[in-house]
Amino acid sequence: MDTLIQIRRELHQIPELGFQEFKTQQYLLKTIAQFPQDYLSITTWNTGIVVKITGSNPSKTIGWRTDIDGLPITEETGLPFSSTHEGKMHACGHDCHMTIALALVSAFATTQPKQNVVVYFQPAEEGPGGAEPMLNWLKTERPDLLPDEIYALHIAPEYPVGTVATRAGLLFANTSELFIDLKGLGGHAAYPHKTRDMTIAAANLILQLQTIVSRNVNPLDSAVVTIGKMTSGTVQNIIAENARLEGTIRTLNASAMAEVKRRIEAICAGIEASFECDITIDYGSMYYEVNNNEQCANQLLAFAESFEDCQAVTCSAAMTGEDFGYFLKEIPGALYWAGANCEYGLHHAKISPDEDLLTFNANFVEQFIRSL
Ligand SMILES: CC(=O)N[C@@H](CCC[C@H](N)C(=O)O)C(=O)O
Repeated sequence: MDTLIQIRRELHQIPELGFQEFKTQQYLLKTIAQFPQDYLSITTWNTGIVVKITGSNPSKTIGWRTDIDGLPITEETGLPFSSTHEGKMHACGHDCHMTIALALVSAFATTQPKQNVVVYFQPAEEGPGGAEPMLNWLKTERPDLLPDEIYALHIAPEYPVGTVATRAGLLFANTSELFIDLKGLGGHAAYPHKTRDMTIAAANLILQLQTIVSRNVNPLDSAVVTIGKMTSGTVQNIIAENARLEGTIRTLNASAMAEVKRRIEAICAGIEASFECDITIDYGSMYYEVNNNEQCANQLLAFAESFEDCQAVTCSAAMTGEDFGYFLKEIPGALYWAGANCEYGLHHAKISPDEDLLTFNANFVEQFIRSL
C-alpha cells in the first residue's frame, strides 16, 4: 500500500478531541523521527508540534499549517480502518491534512528547500481553538518560528481530486459558538400547572432563534444560526427543570455578528418572561474570519493553473469557520479547498475522502512552496 495512504489510515483510527491529541502527537513525532534530521528542528507546544526545515539559501520563511483534532461523531463508514476511539472520528479530513503535512516534512527533510519552511501541527481546530494560543506562544516565546507567509488547505468533498479552489479576500466566516442554559421548575408529568417546563421553553426558543436570519439580518448580508444539539429533562414522566441548546453563529462581517447576538439576547429575555425561567448565554469560543491575502491567493491560483492535472477554481466564500483565520489576521497567506471527491459532506459520519487527494496535494504544495 502507498505510504501516504497507510499513514492516513493509521491516523484515521486514532481521532482525538481538541487539546487531547496525545496519541496523535506521539504518532506524528515518531513518524517525523524516521525522516532525515539534518535540516530539521522539532519543537512541541501543548499537543501540537512545530517543525522547522532550514533552507539552503533562504530569503524568507514559508509556513504550512495543518490541524490535528477529530470530532465527537460515531463513525458509520464501515471501513476496515474505521476509528478505534468510540464516539470520535476524523470527519473533517484532519487525518488527510496531517498526512499531507507529514509528506511535506519528509520531502523537505530529504531534498533541502531554498527557503526556510515551518510546518505547524495545530491542535483543537474544531474547538475550542488552537491557532490563537499557538500564535500567541510563537510571538512571545518563539518568534524565530514565525513565518513571513503562511498557507493551509481544507478538504472539499464536493470537488474532484485535483481541484484547488480559493479566492482573494474573505473565504470563511466569523464564527461564535453558542451555549444556552434554561432553568425552570421540574415536577410530575401529570401536574404541568405546578411546573415551568424547559422542554417547551427550549422548543419555542429554537423556533424564535430561526427568525433572526430571516427577519433581523440584512438580506444582503449572510448569516447562519444553527442549533446542533438540544438536551432537556431526565425521564418520560418528569417535566424538565433544565434544558440546554448548543449551536454556532456564522456571519461574514462583524456588524452582522453583533446584530445576531443582540437578537439572541432579546429573544432569550422574551422566553424568560413568557416561560418564567432563567436563561444564561455563553458564546464559547469565537473564530476570526479567514481572509486570504490578495497576492498570496492569486499566486496560489496562478501556480494551480500551471500545475499538471490541476483544476484551479476561483470559488465563493463559505460559512465554514477555521481558526487559521487568526494566522491570516497577522501573516499574509491563503487557505485553499482541496478536492476530495466524496459523497458525504464534512462532519458526516459516513464521509470517506478519495485518498488520491493525498499524493496530489502533497506534490502540489511541495512544488508550490519550492516556487516561492
Ligand atoms: C472547517 C470546519 O468545519 N470548521 C469548523 C470550525 C468550528 C468552529 C467552532 N467550534 C464553532 O462551531 O463555531 C466549522 O464548524 O465550520
